Amino acid sequence: MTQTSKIRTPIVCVLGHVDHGKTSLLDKIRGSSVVDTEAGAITQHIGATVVPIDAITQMGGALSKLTVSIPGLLFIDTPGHHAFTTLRARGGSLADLAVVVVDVNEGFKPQTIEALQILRNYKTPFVIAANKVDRIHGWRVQENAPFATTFAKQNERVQGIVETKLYELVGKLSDLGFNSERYDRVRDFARNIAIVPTSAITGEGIPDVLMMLIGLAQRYMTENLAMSVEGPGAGTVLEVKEERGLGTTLDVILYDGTLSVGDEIVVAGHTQTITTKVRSLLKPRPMSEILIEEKFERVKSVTAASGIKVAAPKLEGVIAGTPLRVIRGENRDAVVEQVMNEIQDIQVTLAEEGVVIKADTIGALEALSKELDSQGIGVMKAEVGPVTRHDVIETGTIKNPLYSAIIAFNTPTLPDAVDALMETSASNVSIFEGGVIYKLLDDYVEWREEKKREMERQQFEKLVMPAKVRILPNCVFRQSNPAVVGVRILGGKLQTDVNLVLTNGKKVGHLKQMQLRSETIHEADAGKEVAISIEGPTVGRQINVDDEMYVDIPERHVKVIEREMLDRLSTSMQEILEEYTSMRRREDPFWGK
Ligand SMILES: Nc1nc2c(ncn2[C@@H]2O[C@H](COP(=O)(O)OP(=O)(O)OP(=O)(O)O)[C@@H](O)[C@H]2O)c(=O)[nH]1
Repeated sequence: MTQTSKIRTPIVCVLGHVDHGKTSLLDKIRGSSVVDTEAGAITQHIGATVVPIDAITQMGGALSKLTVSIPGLLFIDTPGHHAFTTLRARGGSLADLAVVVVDVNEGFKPQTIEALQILRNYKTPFVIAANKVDRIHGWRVQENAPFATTFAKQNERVQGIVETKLYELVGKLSDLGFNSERYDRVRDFARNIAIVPTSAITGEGIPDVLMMLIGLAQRYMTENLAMSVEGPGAGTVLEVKEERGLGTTLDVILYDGTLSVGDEIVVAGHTQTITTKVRSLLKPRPMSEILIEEKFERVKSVTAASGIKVAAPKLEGVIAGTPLRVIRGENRDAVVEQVMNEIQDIQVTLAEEGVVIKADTIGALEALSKELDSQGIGVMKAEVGPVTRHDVIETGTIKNPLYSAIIAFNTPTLPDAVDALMETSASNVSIFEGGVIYKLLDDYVEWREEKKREMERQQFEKLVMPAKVRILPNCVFRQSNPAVVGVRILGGKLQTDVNLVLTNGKKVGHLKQMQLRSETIHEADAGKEVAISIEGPTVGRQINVDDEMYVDIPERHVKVIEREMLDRLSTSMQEILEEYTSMRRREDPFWGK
């Protein structure tokens, strides 16, 4: 094998929109290289699969003439953003490279865009697999062939469709600020994202995806891949799992050094570090030994990069996404401190006003907060762990009702937190739960918009609306206490329980009741003729037949209406408001401004 011991296997994550083919692509990658044992069969790790370099170069994809110095590729078995962000290491993601799968027939979807944003944030190099090319009508399958081979065998029409679809992807990527090209046309991989047409079902294009990943790793990140095989092991906890007969175990991706049975290790809980001793290291049994009852094979020692299960005492309470470090010799204090720093160093900018966010891992919390930030939504509190009663009570104290929400990513709400929602102080709190960031954000934004509309509606209902009336002749039903007269509504919307003024601004009195054909009503539109009772004036003295009156709108109501609600007023109401404010502003030009 063309391997130098100084360079470790790059770690790769597969991301993309639901159903675009992430799992199938991983399955194909795992399946396609098992065949030839001489080439070095793939090995199944815990939570990961290693595809050795010789297996890849033999597939004949693009760049196969490249002199390769990396040992292979380690694929994280769980696809998706969540695994990617959980694998937090050294301030970034543990994944060195990523494949973004996009269904070429469907194009970009919200989770594709989210994946790209996350990769941009983490500065992770990636290739795009434009998947499901075999679904193009008329496609002729060449099982497991490199793209160039299979493309040459397609007819012109199919080739044309492939080109058009790729062109659409290039356009969309450009809108998002990425330069991209079909992989065989890329000259500078540092500037252009390579798009590889693939089929996760027929295996076409897969050799090229693998070669592109190797090319990227070799050219742009060999420095990051340098490691010391003999050094103390460093890894990230992918999952915390109960295993029968073993107790709590950790599935760990080891990215540096060596981890051995008997090693003293430091791992992390919510707030504190845990020091313990490795009791056993476990790998999956090879497929050929499937009949042996034990699920795992015990090993004495592993080197990076690999996926391994660690059994040790005191692992309850360890959280996924946190580091694992081996203590060796004098480095004890430094290592404990580093682990402590990593768990405390949560990269979330907190705002004075904002929502509360919770997630199951630090990486997920950071990814969620970055997405919120990019939409201008503040975060007041960010914590790893389930939604607790305390979270609910605290959210209940948030003054701005638009932020009285808890966004919980991949983490449950505890029963007493649900009970707390019933308490009066927390009755306005909403909890959004889910495992897809963009869906959570959509739900929250939709809720916030509805709440905003509701608040506006309530505010609107409290405002005094403009109206103008004229007292009709022969319709004075009562002179005073209260005066009852017939009026015609000349414009706007007349409501009860408002004050009236004459068109010269003089006060008239309080409109108490309104009737239309002997029926009591509370509002009436322009054009209607109604009887109204007014407390205060006497007909013949303060008011007379044919007098015109406005509803007296308080100055602060005018401010709100003019600034925020003008578009919700009918044309007739707007005209009357204009007349009314001009009357007021004749005396005071700044009235209501
Ligand atoms: N014809 C064709 N079908 C594909 C291809 N890739 C995936 N599929 C099919 O598309 C469906 C979804 O594929 P998955 O691999 O489960 O997609 P995923 O992205 O892992 O989906 P989630 O895990 O649900 O997010 C399955 O029915 C696959 O068989 C492809 O290249 N060609």
